[in-house]
Amino acid sequence: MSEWEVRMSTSKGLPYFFNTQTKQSSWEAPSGLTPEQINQLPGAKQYLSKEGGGGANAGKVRASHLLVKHRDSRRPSSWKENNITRSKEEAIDILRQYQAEINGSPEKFAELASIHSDCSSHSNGGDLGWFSRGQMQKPFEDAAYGLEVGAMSDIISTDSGVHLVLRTG
Ligand SMILES: O=C(N[C@H](Cc1nc2ccccc2[nH]1)C(=O)O)c1cc2ccccc2s1
Repeated sequence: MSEWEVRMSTSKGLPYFFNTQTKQSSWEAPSGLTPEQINQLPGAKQYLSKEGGGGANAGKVRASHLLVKHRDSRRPSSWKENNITRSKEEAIDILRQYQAEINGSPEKFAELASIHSDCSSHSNGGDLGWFSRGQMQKPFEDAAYGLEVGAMSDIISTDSGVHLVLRTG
């Protein structure tokens, strides 16, 4: 038990378990450890607790998103398209296709967000960084805070358009 610790995968933005003796790593907590034991592991407070532990990101979450804007969006233009005229229904249909292609893969999510997202965060695979409650539009905040790390939302709608959200921290 003492040889295990929790680390953060920078490529996936997800915590993982590392055995300092065997050098083995695993996304899943080592079997045989109780939740209490897991929470005592080095790195657990910082990386495992639901909202960023007691560190600088306490109470914050990290998320990426794929945004498809439509003609009723607050700002119906983006890096991709100067004047966005698709309807909200068309935007939802488009996002459903991306959702199916992503099929739960964080890597695929980042790839499609970088190509298709109507948000300037596309250049960083859709990553919005860490944020606290009160910073993002409420439907987006509620979706992000309602997800476990590594989980994706269904399609949500804000004044900016329709989104898929991936919680990464
Ligand atoms: O509001 C932004 N971009 C808007 C679109 C948009 N609207 C959003 C609403 C909620 C969460 C993210 C959102 N992105 C735009 O480009 O018209 C942000 C871009 C970025 C980029 C990096 C980090 C945070 C942000 S927030």
